[in-house]
Amino acid sequence: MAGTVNPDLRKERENASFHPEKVTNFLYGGPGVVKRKRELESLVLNDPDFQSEDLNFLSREQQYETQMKKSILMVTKGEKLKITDVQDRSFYTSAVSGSDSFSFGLHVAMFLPTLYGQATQEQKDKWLKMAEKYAILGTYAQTEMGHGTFLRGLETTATYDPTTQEFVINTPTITAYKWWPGGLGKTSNYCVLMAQLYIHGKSYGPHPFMVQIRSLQDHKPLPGVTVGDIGPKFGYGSVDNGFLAFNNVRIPRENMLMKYSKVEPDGTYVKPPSTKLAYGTMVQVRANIVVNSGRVLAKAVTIATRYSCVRRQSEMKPGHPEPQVLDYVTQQYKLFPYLAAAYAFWLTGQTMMSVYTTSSNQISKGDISALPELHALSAGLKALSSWVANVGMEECRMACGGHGYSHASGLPRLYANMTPGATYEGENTVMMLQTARYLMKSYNQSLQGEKLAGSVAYLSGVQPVPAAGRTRNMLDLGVLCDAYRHRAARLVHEAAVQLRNERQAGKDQPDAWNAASVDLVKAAMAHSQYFVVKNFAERLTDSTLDSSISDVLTRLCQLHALHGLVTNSGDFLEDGYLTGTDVRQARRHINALMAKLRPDAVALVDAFDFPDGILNSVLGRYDGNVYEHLLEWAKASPLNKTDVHQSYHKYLKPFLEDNRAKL
Ligand SMILES: CCCCCCCCCCCCCCCCCC(=O)SCCNC(=O)CCNC(=O)[C@H](O)C(C)(C)COP(=O)(O)OP(=O)(O)OC[C@H]1O[C@@H](n2cnc3c(N)ncnc32)[C@H](O)[C@@H]1OP(=O)(O)O
Ligand SMILES: Cc1cc2nc3c(=O)[nH]c(=O)nc-3n(C[C@H](O)[C@H](O)[C@H](O)COP(=O)(O)OP(=O)(O)OC[C@H]3O[C@@H](n4cnc5c(N)ncnc54)[C@H](O)[C@@H]3O)c2cc1C
Repeated sequence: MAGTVNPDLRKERENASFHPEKVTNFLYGGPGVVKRKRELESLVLNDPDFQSEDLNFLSREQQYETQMKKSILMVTKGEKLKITDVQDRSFYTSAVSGSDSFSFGLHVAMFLPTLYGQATQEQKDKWLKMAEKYAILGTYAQTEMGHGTFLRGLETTATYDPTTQEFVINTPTITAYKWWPGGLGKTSNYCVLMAQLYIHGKSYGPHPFMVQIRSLQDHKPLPGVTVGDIGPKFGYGSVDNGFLAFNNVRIPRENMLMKYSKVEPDGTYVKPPSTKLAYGTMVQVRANIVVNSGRVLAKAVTIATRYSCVRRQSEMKPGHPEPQVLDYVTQQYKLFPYLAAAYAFWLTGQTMMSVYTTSSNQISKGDISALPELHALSAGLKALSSWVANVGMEECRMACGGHGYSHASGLPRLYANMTPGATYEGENTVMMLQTARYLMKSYNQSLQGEKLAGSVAYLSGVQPVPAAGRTRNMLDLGVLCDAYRHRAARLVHEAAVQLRNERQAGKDQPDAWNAASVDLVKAAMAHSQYFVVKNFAERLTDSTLDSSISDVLTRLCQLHALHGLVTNSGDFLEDGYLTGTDVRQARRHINALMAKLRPDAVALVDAFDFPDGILNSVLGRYDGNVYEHLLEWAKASPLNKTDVHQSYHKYLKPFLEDNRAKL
């Protein structure tokens, strides 16, 4: 990060009220972690072997090949350097992949976790070492052309044949083709396959099976297996999302992952403690998506904030120099709420992961009581965080004006690769409805006098609406948390009342659910937002926080809560909990907070500590030397390899000559 720094950015850093290093330590969990993170990043960023041409200039095939080469280097070098710790691996991996996925992303994110979570000890002994050492490569093949959301509707069949003690795998229809799994098209030779289990003609629902799909000798599809790439997508150009079909492919009985459900040799089915344990890997990835949403939003605001300090445009005062665009309050209003949201979701991601770790330890010891809460929380937070990240990234891109549209900004690629987070691993509306289902259940339990715990504990006690005319300090985080809590509890109550009314009007439960579903999603959203605001406020009570950083983080937390409140002011007003005066006060506080945050904006994004090599953005460079590097970047475009493109000779020249001849 050395070299001449753009004077505007230098001044921003000199004028900050705190040292970003302190916030970096807070965000990553201490100076030791930050030091290790930087060591691992520089191992990658200073290694010439990892340098490659900008993926934006490459065809899909070239992107696939480039990432494959890098991914293999990453694995082999990582082994040599003994990078085994989970956190170390994640720092190292993100330094290699930047805004893209690495070629074995699904192998690491879903195939291995499914083996850890769903395989018996014998099955782990058989496959785990090979998978961990990348001697086999796998993916998670669940979604089909016809069904992604509705898992019980999957059509791929695994029919048990007791005479040979095998499962026979079939793809009975076109819509049963597996469709989408990452790394399936060209890379994987194994997959965890989710298929409907049939024994003696009876269906037992979707179960996971370990299936080899390609030869370990020549990588050709095995007999009965049809596999390929699904073609170009909105993003993830380097990833071979694939299709897969089976025609009477036989696998041994032992290939069903049998930690929870079992099929005995004679075909006896042994039920799991909960059928939803087979969905465990998805819960883990949803928790990861919360972390990732905070991280990608942090990248986008880093780019847009730094660039907004370098970019000067228009005249604010006649005859004065053009201001930095970040001095326009409207620009601050575009970026600062997402800066605050990036911090909010960064911290939510940490809490989500710690809830996940505690609950999954409990579950793996046989206590599945934490499963419903874990599912509901991860589903809601996955949906909320990926939605906010989507909107925020696009806002950041537009806030960069024309240059935001160029791949040089790094923003289109970041967006294209992150936006499916709202779809994969559970489409967001569907996920919110899962959270709503848990909220309705919990609410009904509380009506019956049960004491609720965990994220829904607040539904137990009805919070009274404060007396009319009472003035409140809308900067008080306690007041803000109470307002969010009241709104969430009211919306849960109203959705429950609507459901009841629909039932009383004669609808059956599914129709009543469908009729109330807009309100149900709203309730789940309010519940998840309350969790995020409360979590942020709680993290600030850490007594070890230095006052210079607790001041600035408190401003961010206030801004996050107030911005959500003003954007959803209808809800808070309908609630009766807040008054029009409160909302007006909130709006004024937002302006004042933005003015206070303005001098700290660059330090706050610097604190995310993304090196240039990971940010991959000309606009977001640490040194702010945007313009010279924009020109350099454009010159590297393949269209600039020659002064006159070959299409001139083939098409343009005769066309122009013809036109001129006609004059
Ligand atoms: C080194 C590091 C590298 C790593 C990098 C990390 C970076 C992070 C980013 C990660 C990127 C990774 C790439 C991921 C790529 C995408 C992969 C996929 O999409 S894969 C494909 C992903 N595909 C999807 O996500 C599909 C989405 N669809 C589904 O999950 C389900 O079909 C469903 C939930 C919608 C319905 O299921 P259905 O069976 O019809 O169930 P009902 O509705 O009838 O409810 C019945 C009861 O079950 C309950 N329950 C339900 N689920 C769970 C659960 N998990 N648990 C517990 N409970 C659960 C439910 O609450 C209810 O309870 P109750 O009220 O009765 O008490
Ligand atoms: C980049 C990417 C990578 C992926 N990787 C993998 C992978 O590795 N492995 C894998 O198995 N899959 C993968 N998927 C598939 C992904 O998990 C599914 O696309 C996702 O679960 C959504 O399912 P769907 O496509 O069937 O959407 P649909 O369910 O068809 O959604 C269409 C619309 O219907 C609505 N809808 C559906 N059901 C309901 C309901 N019950 N109530 C209200 N509204 C509803 C949704 O809200 C949505 O608006 C990937 C997808 C993408 C885009």
